[in-house]
Amino acid sequence: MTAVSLTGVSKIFNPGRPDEVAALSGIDLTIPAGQFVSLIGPSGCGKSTLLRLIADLTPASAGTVEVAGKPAARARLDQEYGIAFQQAGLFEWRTVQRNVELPLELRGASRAERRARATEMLALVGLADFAGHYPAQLSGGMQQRVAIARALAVHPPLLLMDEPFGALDEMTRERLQSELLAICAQTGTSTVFVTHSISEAVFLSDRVVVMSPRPGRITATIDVELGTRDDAARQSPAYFAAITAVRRALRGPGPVPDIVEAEGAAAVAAPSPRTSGPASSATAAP
Ligand SMILES: Nc1ncnc2c1ncn2[C@@H]1O[C@H](COP(=O)(O)OP(=O)(O)OP(=O)(O)O)[C@@H](O)[C@H]1O
Repeated sequence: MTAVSLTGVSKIFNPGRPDEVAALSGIDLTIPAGQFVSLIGPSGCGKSTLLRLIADLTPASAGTVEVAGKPAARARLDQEYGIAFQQAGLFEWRTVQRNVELPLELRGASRAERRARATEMLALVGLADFAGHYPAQLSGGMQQRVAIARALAVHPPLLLMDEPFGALDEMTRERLQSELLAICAQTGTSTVFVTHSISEAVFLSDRVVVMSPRPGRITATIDVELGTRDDAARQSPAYFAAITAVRRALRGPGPVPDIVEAEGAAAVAAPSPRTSGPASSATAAP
């Protein structure tokens, strides 16, 4: 089963106008069900645009976008995915519980079903005791967990996340990364995750997709094999080798993009560019 399939996808904003922007070009990407894939690339390379195309929030200029084997527009109507952005985007006047219930309301679920599902999701993200709180009473990390619970409330097979932990401190971010992996493993959810952080991409992903500066193209895909993704994995040679592989793929032949470098990664002996190490196998696009 394929979670996401993009074929020959391009995106041009404002075509034919003086402010025309070629954001994406020739994107081919297939994500099998259950995979965790990160998109990484320099600022403005089209990562968010790619996510929005998958979510059918903006149309492709060329090519096809399928989610769960359906055209993206059909998949959106069928709520085949949940989405979480950098800002949690919670409704301040709704309790945590009622924020999580929202997508179920939109789906016309009964009150009892909404309540049961929201309770289940809040337990999953460790916020069962905060169901009656309002967003302003929660920390940033807790708000982001509510957003994840809301995104998962309809049990979507796919989760789309755009820098969801970007505004959080490092400790909270690492904790939520581990929680997210546990949730995805428990629910079998496929994930497409946009990030600027090489270390975050490597820790979370089965596959890191590296993009070129605008118009964004896929220049390399790096398979990451870390085994159990726990604290020890963050110290493993495999982790650092994968970080090095991603960083080298990002640098490519051009100037170094503004990407968050992983702490300590620079100290690791680097394998030759875009080669397979014990932790990763990198495939450079033609
Ligand atoms: N609605 C829009 N109208 C016109 N241009 C747009 C629109 N949305 C995005 N763009 C342009 O498309 C390009 C890609 O933007 P996008 O936000 O996808 O990049 P990104 O890789 O997510 O950037 P960042 O890492 O800085 O968040 C940029 O040049 C941006 O200015």
